[in-house]
Amino acid sequence: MSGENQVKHVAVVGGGLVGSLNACFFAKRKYKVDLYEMRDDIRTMEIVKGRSINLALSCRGREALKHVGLEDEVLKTAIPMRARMIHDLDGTCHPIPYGKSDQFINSVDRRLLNEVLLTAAEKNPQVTCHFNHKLLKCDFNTGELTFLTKEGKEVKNKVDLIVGNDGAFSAIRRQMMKDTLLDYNQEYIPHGYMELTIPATPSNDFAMGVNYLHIWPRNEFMMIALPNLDKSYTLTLFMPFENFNQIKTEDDVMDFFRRMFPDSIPLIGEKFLKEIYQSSKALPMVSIKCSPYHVKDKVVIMGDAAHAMVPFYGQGMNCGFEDCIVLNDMLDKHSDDLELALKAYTEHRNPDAKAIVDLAMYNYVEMRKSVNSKMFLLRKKIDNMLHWIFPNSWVPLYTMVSFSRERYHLCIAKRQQQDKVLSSFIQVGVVSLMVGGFLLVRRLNQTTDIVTNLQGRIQSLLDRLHL
Ligand SMILES: Cc1cc2nc3c(=O)[nH]c(=O)nc-3n(C[C@H](O)[C@H](O)[C@H](O)COP(=O)(O)OP(=O)(O)OC[C@H]3O[C@@H](n4cnc5c(N)ncnc54)[C@H](O)[C@@H]3O)c2cc1C
Ligand SMILES: Cc1cnn(-c2ccc(OCc3ccccc3)c(C(=O)O)c2)c1-c1ccc(Cl)c(F)c1
Repeated sequence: MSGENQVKHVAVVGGGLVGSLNACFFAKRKYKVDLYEMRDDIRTMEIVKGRSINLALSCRGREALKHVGLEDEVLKTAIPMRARMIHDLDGTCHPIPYGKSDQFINSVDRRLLNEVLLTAAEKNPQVTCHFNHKLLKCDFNTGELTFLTKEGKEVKNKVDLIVGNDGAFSAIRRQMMKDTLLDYNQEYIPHGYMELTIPATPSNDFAMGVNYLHIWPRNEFMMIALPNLDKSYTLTLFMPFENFNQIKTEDDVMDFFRRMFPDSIPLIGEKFLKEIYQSSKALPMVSIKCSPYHVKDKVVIMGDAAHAMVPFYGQGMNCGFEDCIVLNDMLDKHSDDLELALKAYTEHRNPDAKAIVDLAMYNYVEMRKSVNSKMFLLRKKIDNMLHWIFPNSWVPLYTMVSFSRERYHLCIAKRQQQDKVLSSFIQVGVVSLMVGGFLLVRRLNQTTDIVTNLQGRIQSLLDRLHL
């Protein structure tokens, strides 16, 4: 514990993506940092199970990495995805650019990213990493934490600030639910996800176009592929658990993929597809919103611990990384007065985090309800065309979310404003067409009257001339 002007002591609980980055942020503020992770040091582990192999890193996450001088290092091992590649049922592929040449998302290896962040945190003399330390409980008044080690020992520590970066099933958030007035909402969706792999070709090349986010939109079923450095792709299949459960045999797997994703079969390889599908398990996806994120001047939760979201916008990590920027800004603004900074953090971040959690769920519903490849293409082409015609007044929602640091809740507000303008524009257009049509018909009628009148006059002239 420290006095007013002494070095503040923070415990970051959770050495995943957000916790390891947060440790770098606090180290940059010259805090004493204890980073606690319940798993073993992933840098020493053979494989790290149960995590998406790669992720899409976009603007918000890059800005956070830049703040601690890690953006270039991470981008060195990232693969830019400059467009979506939409796969039709007949195997035809359609690229749709994300925008201008500097607007692309990045496929990054989750484990590599976590390792870079842990190594960067550990390099700071004021940071100590404690692996195999599982948080059991913490005291929100005294700042005391109790951990269980691999050897079954209980270890305690007392700090000025407890930061909960312990993920969607956070122990710290669970305790906040017990000990404080935490509003909490959680929703599991009926879909699960399973990761498969498209290996590199025998000539050790990518089996598909490399700088793309490959998407197979099939309404209820969706599949995506992000490229890896070893020239493989990580495929993520999103499907209702009830469908996963109906696919029991190798023949079931092949029938399903022949019906839904025929072009992917030669890429994955029939033998590999059968093996990996049978050995993999579909995992759940949960959406979590809560408020507030803090307790007095003692505790704050960030990342998935505060706002887990379904992965249909590719923003969970980007949002958690941006959390680190926002808290850092609030500590700057309030000169490290923890009580003021934490309160300001919740007030600023809560509406934005809830907005992106809702947006991700909206995408899930939207894509599942009405988006096959034709519809996906159409919507994106309309988006890009309107943006080309009205570059400053029509910005696609995906562009605002992925290629700007516009506050998430303002992205929605701006989109709603755009929709209003567009729908009134369409209404005006429709009305103009109707009025135009009416005037045209009236003009035609008038012309018809004139012609009829003329015909009458000519006929009477002819009569007089007895012709
Ligand atoms: C299929 C899928 C695809 C995704 N794709 C993307 C994407 O493309 N782009 C994107 O931005 N996001 C994506 N995400 C979301 C992203 O994975 C998460 O938002 C991100 O990992 C959250 O990081 P975190 O550090 O908050 O939590 P986590 O990554 O879950 O880390 C929490 C850490 O805390 C540790 N821990 C837990 N409990 C304790 C305890 N009691 N004591 C000590 N340590 C503890 C855990 O071991 C873990 O290391 C995806 C998620 C999924 C599931
Ligand atoms: C990992 C990652 C990074 N970004 N995105 C993403 C998300 C949504 C998108 O469009 C929404 C939309 C398209 C068509 C109609 C409505 C909404 C786009 C896009 O515009 O390319 C890209 C994903 C992703 C994650 C899961 C699935 Cl299932 C998926 F398809 C993509």
